Amino acid sequence: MTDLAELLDHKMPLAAWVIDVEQSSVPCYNAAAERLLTDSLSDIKSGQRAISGALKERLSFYLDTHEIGELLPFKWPFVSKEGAQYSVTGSVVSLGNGRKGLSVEAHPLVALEKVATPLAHDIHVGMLAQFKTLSFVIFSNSGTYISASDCFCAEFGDIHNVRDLFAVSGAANSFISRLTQQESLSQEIRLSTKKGVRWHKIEASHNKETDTFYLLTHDIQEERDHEVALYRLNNYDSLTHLPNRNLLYQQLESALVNARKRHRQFGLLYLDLDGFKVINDNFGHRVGDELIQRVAERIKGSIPSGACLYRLGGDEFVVVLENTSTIEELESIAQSIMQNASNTYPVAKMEMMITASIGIASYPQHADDVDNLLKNADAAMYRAKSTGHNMYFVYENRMADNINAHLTLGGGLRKAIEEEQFVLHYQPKIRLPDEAVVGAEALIRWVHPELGMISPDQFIPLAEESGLILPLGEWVIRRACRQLQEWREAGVPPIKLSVNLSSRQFMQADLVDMVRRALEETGVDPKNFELELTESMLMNDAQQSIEKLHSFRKLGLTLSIDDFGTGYSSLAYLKKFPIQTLKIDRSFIHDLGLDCDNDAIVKATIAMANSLNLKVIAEGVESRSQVDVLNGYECQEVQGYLFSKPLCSADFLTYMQNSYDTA
Ligand SMILES: Nc1nc2c(ncn2[C@@H]2O[C@@H]3COP(=O)(O)O[C@H]4[C@@H](O)[C@H](n5cnc6c(=O)[nH]c(N)nc65)O[C@@H]4COP(=O)(O)O[C@H]3[C@H]2O)c(=O)[nH]1
Repeated sequence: MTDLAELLDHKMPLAAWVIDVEQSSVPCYNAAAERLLTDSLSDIKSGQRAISGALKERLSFYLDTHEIGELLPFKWPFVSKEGAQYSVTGSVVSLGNGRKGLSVEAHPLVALEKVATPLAHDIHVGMLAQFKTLSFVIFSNSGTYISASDCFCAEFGDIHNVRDLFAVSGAANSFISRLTQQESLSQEIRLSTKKGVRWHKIEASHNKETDTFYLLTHDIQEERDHEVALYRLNNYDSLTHLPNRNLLYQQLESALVNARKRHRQFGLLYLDLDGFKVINDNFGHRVGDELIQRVAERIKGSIPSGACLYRLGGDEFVVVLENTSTIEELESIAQSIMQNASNTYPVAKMEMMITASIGIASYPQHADDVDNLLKNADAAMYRAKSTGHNMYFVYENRMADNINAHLTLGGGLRKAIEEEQFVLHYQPKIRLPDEAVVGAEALIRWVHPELGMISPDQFIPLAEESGLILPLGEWVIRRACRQLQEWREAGVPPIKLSVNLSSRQFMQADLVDMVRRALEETGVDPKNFELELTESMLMNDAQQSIEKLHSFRKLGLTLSIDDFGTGYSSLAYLKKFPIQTLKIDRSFIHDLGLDCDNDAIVKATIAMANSLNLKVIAEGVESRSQVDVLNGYECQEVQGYLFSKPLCSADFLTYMQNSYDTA
């Protein structure tokens, strides 16, 4: 058997055979073809492979109309007995003595199949050259070109030395030296073709007698491109092009192995953007997507070069820091991310702002496996989010309990809204100096079937994040209006009832209409209804806020700024907003009268608010001495445990009735 025959036999990936149409025989075929031919293309007749009469008739037509060397103008599909798919090509060849035959090749459609069984037929170089789509080259032991198939020349051009084939010269040398030591070699490698550098599968064999090399090449660039595309699809986020959760797990697993082996630490930051859902809901997904891209770039620019940023989906990101050893380093990176991320983003012709909440966990202090590290960093992030956004927290054990509670509450919140598991409690507002009850604040509570009464601090942030605050907020407004109606029907003198709005609710497009409908349906006089907003809500988009506040004012209700002193605290700026009341945050009231800075702040705030014609109410009043100080500063109203905790509807009615009796 010649080396070429052996090469064709063992290494040629294609099934190839020649048909002598006139004789109805298949005089030449390789092992791969033999397996296919057994199925259907031909039968053994008198020890010879033969084609059927019908096939002979069809092929004769093509032989008559095509010249030697011409490829048939079509390919035909072929499925083997095992279900392997092939695309079959044919070209007209000379069988000598002026006779024409067909050279046929079956190209596997899925993957290159290794030929297993050896072939007993001799195949000659001249015959091999007939296979029009077979790319092969023969070269000497020094690498000098000897001969090649047409297909090879068409693909690679003039090659004088086999080394010219290889895209990387080092790869050529190592390939040749390996081939001289081994008899045959199979490798996937990049070759320089006329179309540029492309991935190929090469099969080579070394004839030790003649010291020549045979090389079959098969272009697998398309398969490689598909593999790469598939890899990117599975492992990268298409919006930000950042690696995704799959790669995160892979890196964390390998970081863990390295850290264990070298007794090192590594850390991760779990980031979640604050209020991103609000932006998505209000400005649409296109704006949301653009913002996510800008934020991802910003975060990437804020982390050290060895760190890696992943997008988990939505507005969640993770940074893995393998070369960071201390918690302090992790904290300083979290700080720099927060600082950079919170600068404005020019998105869709707007200046957008967004902040991030970050949780930090480190191996081995906080967990010694990937799942728990991620879970604990997430718990710390949740803590940052529920504490007040734009913060970072380092994981502590007790956070795990909180996150469990968070998940349980989250799952139940939707159901709770459907089943109306909520009640409003009412905390009286007291006028100074006569201490008459002039109003109340409605405060929501969740009466959980298993956990009992849950305070709003525990579920309002969750409702905000999930968007459930919209139906919940509407329920509060409607319930508060109905309550005012019930008190009126019970003969209680009119008081002003206020409800809290959340920032997401404030951005709700039809909020003004919803409030108007609730007031109309219950017949509540708008002047007895008040909305409590926070400064940060108004500052998010000042112009839009001003318009919305004016719409509320047109309805006739009053507007109050809650938690005053904890946000921007710019009275001059607040003048732009049509508000009537300022509520001083209870953190300023707590140590009032104890001769601290807060006294001066509260006094100045009340004086300035009075000069701007704004009513001032102090919340969190717990002692008589605080009332005395506030009275001295001419504060108009107070609210706090000194007078009453928030009460259920029935208790509030009794409280009111008692207050009239004692007046
Ligand atoms: N230490 C102390 N605390 C006092 C005193 N007087 C009143 N408080 C508490 O201070 C909170 C006042 O409400 P807030 O600042 O608007 O803060 C509220 C408000 O931001 C939010 N919230 C409550 N109900 C609603 C609601 O219906 N919608 C929205 N969006 N948020 C609500 O939850 C927060 C917490 O509400 P609560 O737990 O009911 O807590 C209430 C009240 O119980 C006092 O003398 N000392």
